[in-house]
Amino acid sequence: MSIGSIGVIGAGAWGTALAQTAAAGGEPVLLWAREAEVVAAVNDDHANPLFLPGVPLSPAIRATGALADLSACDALLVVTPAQHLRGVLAALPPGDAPLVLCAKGIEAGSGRLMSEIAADFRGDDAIAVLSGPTFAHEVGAGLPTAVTLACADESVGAALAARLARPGFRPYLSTDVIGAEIGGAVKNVLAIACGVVEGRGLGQNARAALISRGFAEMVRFGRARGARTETLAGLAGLGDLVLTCSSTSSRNFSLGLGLGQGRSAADLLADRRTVAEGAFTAPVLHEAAAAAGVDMPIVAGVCALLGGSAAVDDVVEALLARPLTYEG
Ligand SMILES: NC(=O)C1=CN([C@@H]2O[C@H](COP(=O)(O)OP(=O)(O)OC[C@H]3O[C@@H](n4cnc5c(N)ncnc54)[C@H](O)[C@@H]3O)[C@@H](O)[C@H]2O)C=CC1
Ligand SMILES: O=C(CO)COP(=O)(O)O
Repeated sequence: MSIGSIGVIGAGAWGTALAQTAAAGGEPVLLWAREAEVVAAVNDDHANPLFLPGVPLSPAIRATGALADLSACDALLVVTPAQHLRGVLAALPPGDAPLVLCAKGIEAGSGRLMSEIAADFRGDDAIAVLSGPTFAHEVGAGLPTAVTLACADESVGAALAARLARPGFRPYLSTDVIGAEIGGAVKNVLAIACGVVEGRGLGQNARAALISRGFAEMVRFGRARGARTETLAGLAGLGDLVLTCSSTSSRNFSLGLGLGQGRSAADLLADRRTVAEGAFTAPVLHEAAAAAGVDMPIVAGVCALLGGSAAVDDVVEALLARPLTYEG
């Protein structure tokens, strides 16, 4: 199987950076943007100042506002925020091009992972997940980046990896679709927690403890949903956790920073154009964990902070006062 033309659905920071990567060899890429001003800026100025400022885009990227235009593409990278995935897939004309799911989140209400939503529109062998430590502005600038590319069908996964790989963009293959997406969804919530630690001035020991114990929560939840530990310990889990738990370039970390400084979630989330997925994922992850009998105290703490039902110091005190136990 060989994949030529690529369509990208969603022209936020990440969709635009992925379009830029896919077009790096001069191959045409069609980018669907929801905003007419983004379509115009990409086509007229080869730029997306709204979502990925400062990155001159390849002229091989053409933008469209019509999802139907993507019908002829060999593969579609789906890069809308998680809560909009279902709506966008439902609006796509029917087809069998593989879907590469790039959003990091869990659907509110249904508790479904992205691949579980996509299963309503494609067979398992045409669903892939691309995830890992990937700040869009760094990928847009061509800085070295590695990702997990997971697909149950190894030949489809290999064809996608061959098409998307660049000297500075290195996909590692996996067949663990669920593991790749749980890593990305859970790390966003943990990045909020690490931002709180920073904002409240709790120190670097606390942040390292939170990354380790947060990773333990990710593994417990992932295994309950059928993920492999090795996937969660890889780029899509631990790799992305380390990235977003240590940088204000992360929107989720920055949201936590504000919470730690005493601002309310409502204030911090008001009028945002960009997405902090962890804020949507936290409550649904908390519910899903409870339903599966998985203990996720850090995730529960983030939920309480986002919902305004607890203060930072109370959440920290409660986490530290948990009964002493074995690490493993
Ligand atoms: N920005 C990054 O560095 C990375 C982002 N991601 C993930 O990619 C996904 C997209 O994030 P970004 O590109 O950063 O978004 P963004 O925050 O840059 O932009 C928001 C996006 O949401 C879209 N949007 C808003 N309302 C919508 C609706 N009703 N229907 C469809 N789309 C709508 C906008 O058109 C825009 O594309 C998220 O799940 C994020 O976690 C993954 C890796 C890196
Ligand atoms: O997922 C990301 C990097 O891998 C981007 O993180 P934020 O959404 O927190 O900015």
